[in-house]
Amino acid sequence: MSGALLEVDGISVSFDGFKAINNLSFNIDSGELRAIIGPNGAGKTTFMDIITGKTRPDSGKVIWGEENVSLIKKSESDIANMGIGRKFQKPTVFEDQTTRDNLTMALKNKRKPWAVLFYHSNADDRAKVDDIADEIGLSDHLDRRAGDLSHGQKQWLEIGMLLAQEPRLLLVDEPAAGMTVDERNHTVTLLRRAAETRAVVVVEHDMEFIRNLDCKVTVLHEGSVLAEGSLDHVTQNQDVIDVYLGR
Ligand SMILES: Nc1ncnc2c1ncn2[C@@H]1O[C@H](COP(=O)(O)OP(=O)(O)OP(=O)(O)O)[C@@H](O)[C@H]1O
Repeated sequence: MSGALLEVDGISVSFDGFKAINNLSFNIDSGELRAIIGPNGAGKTTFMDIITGKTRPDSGKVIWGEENVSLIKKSESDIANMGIGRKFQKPTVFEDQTTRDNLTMALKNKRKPWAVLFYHSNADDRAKVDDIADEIGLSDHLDRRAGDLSHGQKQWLEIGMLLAQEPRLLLVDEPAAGMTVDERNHTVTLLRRAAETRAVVVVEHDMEFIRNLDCKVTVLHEGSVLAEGSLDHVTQNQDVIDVYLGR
């Protein structure tokens, strides 16, 4: 038995003979906020693809939850249903729907097509949508068309749509990209708040953003963990310095 929410143990995956992930091990606890950094091609995206079932590793284990369920043979939708949500870099909200409708449609248990088709929101769901809107800072934008929101607001809305699914682990890919400084600061607050009740893993290149997240950092390089610890700890590590300077 392990105390971790997610345990990745010795995974490897090759593409045409190139080892994108090389004997990688990684644990995350319930309610932990973690940043993953690493140079281009370090394997960050592939790592998330493996956790979410998009890519199958050639070897190694991915173990989930208190029941220690293996995720290796699970489909992407099974893994999502088991409580792992993923936010891709580009926001994919329903532009013609309002913020409220986007959040309402995303609520847990509304996923089956017929449930959405015959769905009439009840007071309970409306309260949930209000809570999420408050959490992501869009309470004043609930009746706006999602397509009219700023880039940052769309990103928050999509995070809100993932929160509506009540994940136990949220994977977030480069949230700061394309955001203004104010939007980035709000995103930091939002992710830190989200991590109070679930685990959140953030892949990001922006070091100022990572510093503000103020959490444990895992540095990936050539598909393995190069260093782990506070941002100050890893940025003082000589191996990390060499990799970032391209030595
Ligand atoms: N489907 C694939 N086929 C072939 N090679 C791939 C595939 N997916 C990833 N790779 C290679 O695996 C390596 C790791 O890629 P990955 O996208 O995981 O890195 P990353 O750390 O996310 O990089 P970035 O910061 O640039 O997004 C890269 O060299 C990439 O070219």
